[in-house]
Amino acid sequence: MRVVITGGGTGGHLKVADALIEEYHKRGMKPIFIGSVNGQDQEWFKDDKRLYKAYFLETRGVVNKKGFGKVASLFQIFKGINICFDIFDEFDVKTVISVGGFSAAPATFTSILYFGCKLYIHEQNSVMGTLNSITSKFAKHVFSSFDPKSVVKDYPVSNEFFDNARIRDELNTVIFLGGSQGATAINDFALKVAPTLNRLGLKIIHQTGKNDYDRVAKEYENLKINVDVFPFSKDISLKMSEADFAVSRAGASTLWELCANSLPTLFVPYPHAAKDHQYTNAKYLVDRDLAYLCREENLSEELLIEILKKDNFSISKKLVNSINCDGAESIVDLINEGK
Ligand SMILES: CC(=O)N[C@H]1[C@@H](OP(=O)(O)OP(=O)(O)OC[C@H]2O[C@@H](n3ccc(=O)[nH]c3=O)[C@H](O)[C@@H]2O)O[C@H](CO)[C@@H](O)[C@@H]1O
Repeated sequence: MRVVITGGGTGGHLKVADALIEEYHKRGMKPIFIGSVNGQDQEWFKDDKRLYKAYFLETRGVVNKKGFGKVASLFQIFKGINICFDIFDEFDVKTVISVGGFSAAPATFTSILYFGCKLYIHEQNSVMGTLNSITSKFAKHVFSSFDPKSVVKDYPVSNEFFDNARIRDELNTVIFLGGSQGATAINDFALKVAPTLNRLGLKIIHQTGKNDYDRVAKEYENLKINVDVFPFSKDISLKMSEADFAVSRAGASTLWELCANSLPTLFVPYPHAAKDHQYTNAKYLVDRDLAYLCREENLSEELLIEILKKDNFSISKKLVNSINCDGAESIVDLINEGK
């Protein structure tokens, strides 16, 4: 009997899948991963030894497509469901955990149609994604850190973010984070404020995303500012822990990792996220005095400097209690007990 973990597309979904795979690995269990050939799924899990098997199906997003594109994407989901039925038969799959995103569609629908199979969903964001809104009625549990009714509220954040956490009592380093794909608006803002931060003696760490790396690195060279600039890092928890303040997109995994790390943050939500969920993700923390929030069109150097002068020590201390480190463990406990 095998557990299937499905979903992906971008780092936010995949990081949750990774935390759950790691939890099963600790228990000596090897789940099956079902993702997509599109998006970042293969980069994350293609040769992962913690998995019994990994399948990458021809799935793509449906929601942002029109006309023929939509029909073609739906057709691929139907083909994927057929493949999943065979996988479920072969490995006696009774449990599916969906972390959402377009990659999750075939295995999630199969879990609903397949006799005796239980579906669990982890919804990362404060507003439910389209696939999860359709399938959540069939789920035994929907785990969400933003929903007070969720049976597990702690986001499944990797232990390294807790291990490298520290209370920030002085300001030496600012980190700019754009989420798994990077964010041009944050890159441009970092370049704009870099001369001032440099003059104030502050060190800069900057994750640009793959596509914008060359441009940003060259701009820093032109500015003659020595910055730790990189496209993507597997050791992002170490980079976070070096910093005393973050300016970041408000993707859910990054947001809870920053909380786990006790790092005070100014969130700049991605304005085109579905149903503006990055704004509401960050607002959840702002309403609890745990973070700052600014729309990208209102960002200014004055605002950042004003925020850097605030009592961020208190925020860092309060963040310690914003999340516990056993999110993945609690989810897997509950699933293993069949609850
Ligand atoms: C544009 C968009 O719609 N983005 C969505 C996507 O964001 P995105 O994929 O950017 O997701 P998140 O910011 O939630 O997570 C990014 C993950 O990549 C990791 N990382 C990032 C940079 C790096 O150098 N190294 C590294 O390991 C982070 O630690 C984090 O775990 O999924 C999230 C979770 O559903 C959503 O909340 C976001 O709104």
